[in-house]
Amino acid sequence: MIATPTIPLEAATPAHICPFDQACSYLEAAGKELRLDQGVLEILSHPRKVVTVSIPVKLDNGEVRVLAGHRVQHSNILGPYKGGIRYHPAVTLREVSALAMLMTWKCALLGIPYGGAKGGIAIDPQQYSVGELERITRRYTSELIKDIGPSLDIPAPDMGTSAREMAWMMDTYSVNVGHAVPGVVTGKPLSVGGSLGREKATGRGTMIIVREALADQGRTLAGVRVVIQGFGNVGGAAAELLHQAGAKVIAVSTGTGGVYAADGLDIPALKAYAAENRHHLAGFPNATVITNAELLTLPCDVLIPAALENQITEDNVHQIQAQIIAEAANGPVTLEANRVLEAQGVTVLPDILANAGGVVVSYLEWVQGLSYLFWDEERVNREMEHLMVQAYRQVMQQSKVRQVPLRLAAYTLGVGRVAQALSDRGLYP
Ligand SMILES: NC(=O)C1=CN([C@@H]2O[C@H](COP(=O)(O)OP(=O)(O)OC[C@H]3O[C@@H](n4cnc5c(N)ncnc54)[C@H](O)[C@@H]3O)[C@@H](O)[C@H]2O)C=CC1
Ligand SMILES: O=C(O)CCC(=O)C(=O)O
Repeated sequence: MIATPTIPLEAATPAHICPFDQACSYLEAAGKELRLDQGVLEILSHPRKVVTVSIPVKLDNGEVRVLAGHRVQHSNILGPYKGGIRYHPAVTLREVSALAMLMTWKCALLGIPYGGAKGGIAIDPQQYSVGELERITRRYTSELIKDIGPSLDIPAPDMGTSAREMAWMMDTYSVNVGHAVPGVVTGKPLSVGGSLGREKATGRGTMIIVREALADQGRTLAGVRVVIQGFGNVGGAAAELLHQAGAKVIAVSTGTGGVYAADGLDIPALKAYAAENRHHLAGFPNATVITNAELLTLPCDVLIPAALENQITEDNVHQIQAQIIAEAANGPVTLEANRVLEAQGVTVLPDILANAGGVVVSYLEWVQGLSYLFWDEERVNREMEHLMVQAYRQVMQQSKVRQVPLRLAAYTLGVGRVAQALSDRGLYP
């Protein structure tokens, strides 16, 4: 049993669905399967560094508010810490710690030379003006100035942040150190050294993994019924690319609910509608309004949760009708629900594989920046696809050889590589 982690359990997080406890349970299962030394597991179950900073911000109405900003650096055994920055009201230190740990295994699984980190601020970005968000982001970056850097810790977008916030972070960091440092963040706008293909990379990666899983079942994307929860950076791109590839995207949702059409939604038109209606999908022509709870239990071939953690739980898992679940979000299926799905033979494509396209193109962006040589989008997509398909095949092979479900197969690969590096570096006797 792994020792109780040092991150305090916030009252708001019920222990049985605490993302950090769940992440530690998966680590423990991988350690058991790999027969890892207890000391190694003990090291890997603790984040290397946890930073919480106060972010004072003057709102447009003159009120001063002090926000808490977290950055958790889980591991830098394989390279610089890497992972997104989340702005969402449900952000907690334990959530960020779990997401940081997932980043470590994800980067190791994909074979990219990074460790894992994640950051977050518990705010609803919709409730702040652009000016307020800029002040919050700049102050957060200044407070982290000694903890981030292009060879130390490289943030990227996650829920509630985008290329815009990355440009502010890059600028604040650069002004503080006295020269332009594009490599301090990825997911930047093209104008400051971003990469073609990064914006849709996570959704594209999910589409590739779904395509490969279907191919293994002798099927193609054509006509496959897909349901997607979340219509933001990841869910929106996945919907668009799957629609383009001939899949029938029958339902999608945002935080305020979703829409359903049995014959498939016109995704480009829905994207335009969502942009015009502040992400409310209700009222989209020729579609039925559904709740997020209803969306998850629709009959479909592929379900893609692309929003928050803990969406498929012991409460709704028995109603899930999808044959394949591709975790575009991080941690959308709870530990208990995962057990049920595995027992029922549902193919669960785990987050550290299914949503890795984003960090892969972040890596390609970082490499292009460091070499001062930028590629066309076709090359970026090709390199990403190569790494995604390679990781997919390794996971399938590991699953077959070890006779374990896909999640445990992915974890054994990711955790095993980090443990090996830990030993080779002599960090553990
Ligand atoms: N942006 C990236 O490159 C990557 C993101 N991810 C993961 O993908 C997930 C989504 O991230 P993004 O698309 O970047 O965020 P986003 O902020 O661009 O979009 C989030 C979407 O989820 C919806 N949403 C929020 N709360 C919801 C709820 N309670 N029920 C249903 N929908 C809800 C929002 O309305 C929005 O459509 C997160 O779990 C994130 O960690 C994973 C890898 C990379
Ligand atoms: O692109 C990145 O560096 C990180 C993306 C991320 O936060 C994630 O994969 O969960």
